[in-house]
Amino acid sequence: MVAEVIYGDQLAASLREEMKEEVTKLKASGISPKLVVVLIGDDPASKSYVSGKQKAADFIGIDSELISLPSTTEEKSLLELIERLNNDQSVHGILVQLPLPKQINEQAIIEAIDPSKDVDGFHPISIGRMLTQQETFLPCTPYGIVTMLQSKNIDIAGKHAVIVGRSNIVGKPVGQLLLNEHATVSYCHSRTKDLSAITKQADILIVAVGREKMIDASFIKPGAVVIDVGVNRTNEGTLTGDVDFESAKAVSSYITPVPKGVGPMTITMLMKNTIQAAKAHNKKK
Ligand SMILES: Nc1nc(=O)c2c([nH]1)NC[C@@H]1CN(c3ccc(C(=O)N[C@@H](CCC(=O)O)C(=O)O)cc3)C=[N+]21
Repeated sequence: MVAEVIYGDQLAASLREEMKEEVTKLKASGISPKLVVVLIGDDPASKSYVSGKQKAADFIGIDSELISLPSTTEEKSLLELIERLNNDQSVHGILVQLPLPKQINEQAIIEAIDPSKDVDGFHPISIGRMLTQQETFLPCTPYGIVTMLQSKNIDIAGKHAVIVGRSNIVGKPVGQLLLNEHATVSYCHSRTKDLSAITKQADILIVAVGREKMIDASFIKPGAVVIDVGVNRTNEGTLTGDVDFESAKAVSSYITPVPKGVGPMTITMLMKNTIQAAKAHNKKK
């Protein structure tokens, strides 16, 4: 079997077209969605993701403001900035680019963001709402992954989804979202014994570890769906995933590439959440 490639960039482009139309209508009714992105320091990878977000926002017609602060910024001043943005009625979404420099407690920052503006879906209230299936902002990467599966009409209910990786921003929540879609979910991580014995049981295999080519055909059941969330920068400066694409493609039924896979969908779902935030904000008034 040779897999069909799920191109996240193509799906992202069509969703962005739809969102552009929606934002045009919202603006005509007096709602102008606005996202503020806070970037601390000058890590080149973070800068590149942030510019991707700005580009998507510009295309859709979402106002996006970038606040860049030096890497020496203290936690207190960042908390003050968040407080100001929480109170600014023109701002619908707030995203603080992670990771943060070591003098700043990441969890304290995430918890300072008003849950009604938490378009990353990282606040404990957002996570709790997701867990209990209440309306909330879904974390962008997991949301993008589920949207990619649905775009290909891939059944999730009753399927065995195996997640490799247990980060708070990808591994854990993507398992939860798939559980909400009635998958049977297993989590694997660095302490897992006999990893390939478990990944080989996966109907849907999600890999979010951050280790280049750690998964090849020998970890995959023939016909499985393989979603690669890895974002690894090679020595040559190119971007590569956690999955050995050519090897895995030869045995799977669907596979996502890196780049042009999950990454562009993450950004797209951030835009979707920002529009959702703007609509909810206006209902409240
Ligand atoms: N608060 C916060 N929210 C995030 O959502 C967040 C974050 N911090 N910190 C970093 C990670 C990483 N991330 C990516 C988004 C898009 C691509 C993406 O679009 N990648 C392109 C290629 C881009 C390139 O070549 O640099 C692709 O895969 O085709 C990748 C990675 C969001 N993150």
